[in-house]
Amino acid sequence: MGIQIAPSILSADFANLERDIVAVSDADWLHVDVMDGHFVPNLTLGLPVLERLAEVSPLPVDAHLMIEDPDRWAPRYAEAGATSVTFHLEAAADPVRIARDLRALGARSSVALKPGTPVEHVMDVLVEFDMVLVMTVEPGFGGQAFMPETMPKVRALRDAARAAGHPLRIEVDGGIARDTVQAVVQAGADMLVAGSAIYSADDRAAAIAELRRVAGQAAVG
Ligand SMILES: O=C(CO)[C@H](O)[C@H](O)COP(=O)(O)O
Repeated sequence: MGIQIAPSILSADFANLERDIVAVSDADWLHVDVMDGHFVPNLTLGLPVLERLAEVSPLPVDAHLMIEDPDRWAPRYAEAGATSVTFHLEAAADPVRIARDLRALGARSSVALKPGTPVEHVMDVLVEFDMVLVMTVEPGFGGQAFMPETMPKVRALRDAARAAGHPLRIEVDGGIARDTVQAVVQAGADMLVAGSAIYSADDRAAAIAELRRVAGQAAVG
């Protein structure tokens, strides 16, 4: 499994979302941050917007749900067109049930952990998930500083997935840029979400290519 890049549209121009989605079509996934103003202190978009974004996006959509009650809402995002649905463990009543519901709908199941949430909570049920997102900032806002203290969680997940022979994707999100890619890739991450590092660049395709280049070097180095 190669390293994949997922631009986060949190840093895009919300008045020009289609334009800014097409501008990152060299990437692998489109990362869509859904925030409800309760689970996190910020509010972005919901089901009707995600449905249209999935229709116009040339890339598959990973919906990152920073919302309460994912037991109820996560399957709805799969039905709305998200190829992958990432919900937060901290908000879920029955994470395994959610994962099974998502897979039954043909979506990829993915669970996210805030920086302070121990990875042990998902170790026994790792095979239920196609991906684990290790948040490398507190969820809620783009442009925050990367938290290197989250890297042991990435390493532990990669070791556990290898030991189980499970082709788990490990995603990192928050402060991912040219200067942090090496640390996350060497720890075992293979899905890199980047918002400001891509959208603050004049040439988004070049920014994506540069992240790929640095990630590729870190993977072999
Ligand atoms: O989930 C998120 C915030 O909760 C964003 O995806 C993340 O912060 C990306 O922004 P940046 O790359 O600018 O740090």
